[in-house]
Amino acid sequence: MLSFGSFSLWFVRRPVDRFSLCVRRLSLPTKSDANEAATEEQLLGFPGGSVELKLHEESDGENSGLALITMNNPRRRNAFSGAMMVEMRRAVEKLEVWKHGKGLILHGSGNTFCSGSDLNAVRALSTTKDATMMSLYMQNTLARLLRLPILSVALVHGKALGGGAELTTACDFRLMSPSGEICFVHKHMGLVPGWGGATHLSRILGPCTTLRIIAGATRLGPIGFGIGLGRCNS
Ligand SMILES: CCCC(=O)SCCNC(=O)CCNC(=O)[C@H](O)C(C)(C)COP(=O)(O)OP(=O)(O)OC[C@H]1O[C@@H](n2cnc3c(N)ncnc32)[C@H](O)[C@@H]1OP(=O)(O)O
Repeated sequence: MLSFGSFSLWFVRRPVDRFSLCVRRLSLPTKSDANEAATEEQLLGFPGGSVELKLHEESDGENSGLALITMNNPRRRNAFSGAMMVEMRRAVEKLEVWKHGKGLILHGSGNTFCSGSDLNAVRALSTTKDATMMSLYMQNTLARLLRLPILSVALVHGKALGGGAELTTACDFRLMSPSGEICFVHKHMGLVPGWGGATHLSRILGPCTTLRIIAGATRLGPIGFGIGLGRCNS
């Protein structure tokens, strides 16, 4: 595991649009809230693993203001179960209102960042309606992760595949260990990125490089990282 100390310098508070967050939280329940609740109920039918959020409060010393999200499903290489999707949303919601937040590190337990969506859940949610609801739910979560008023880093230790690759694009920075690899493997399954990763990647690398990487399911290891997606730390 890479040390957190060297990251702490990066975390300077970003201007916060807390007003819009408050407006959203004060508004009355809408039809889309009801849809979200139904989606979560359905996703919770696919248990396994966990997403753990640890907050270092201001009095915690040198890591204060730093949050750590651990994707934890090592038996399945940190594949995202439905329950983990809901837990990730809860973690993002907590970070949206965390007053002392400065920075966030997203990482996976064991030797994998994240192997994407749990393929058992993907198979079970394969009707157009179910797949759309799962994709929209995760698009919303990843967009909100990216918009957090704190700086975020994806620590890519091991593979980040499919939805895992998409998750790395929802952070402000990507830092890769020598074993790291990011690959949008979706095309092998006849899919396009469903969690918003193509949009986020295009923002980072531009549309042409993004198309090349996604259409080619290109493996991006530390050596090929010079394209501007992130940095490698040995
Ligand atoms: C919009 C979202 C789109 C998506 O994310 S679709 C998912 C895309 N991801 C993939 O296709 C990754 C599939 N997995 C792999 O390629 C490999 O398992 C991987 C991550 C390179 C690891 O390889 P190894 O270290 O050799 O481990 P392994 O293959 O023996 O796997 C260990 C156990 O983990 C399981 N696993 C890995 N990735 C999974 C996944 N995404 N969903 C569900 N189960 C998954 C795998 O089946 C195996 O289970 P078991 O031990 O045989 O019971």
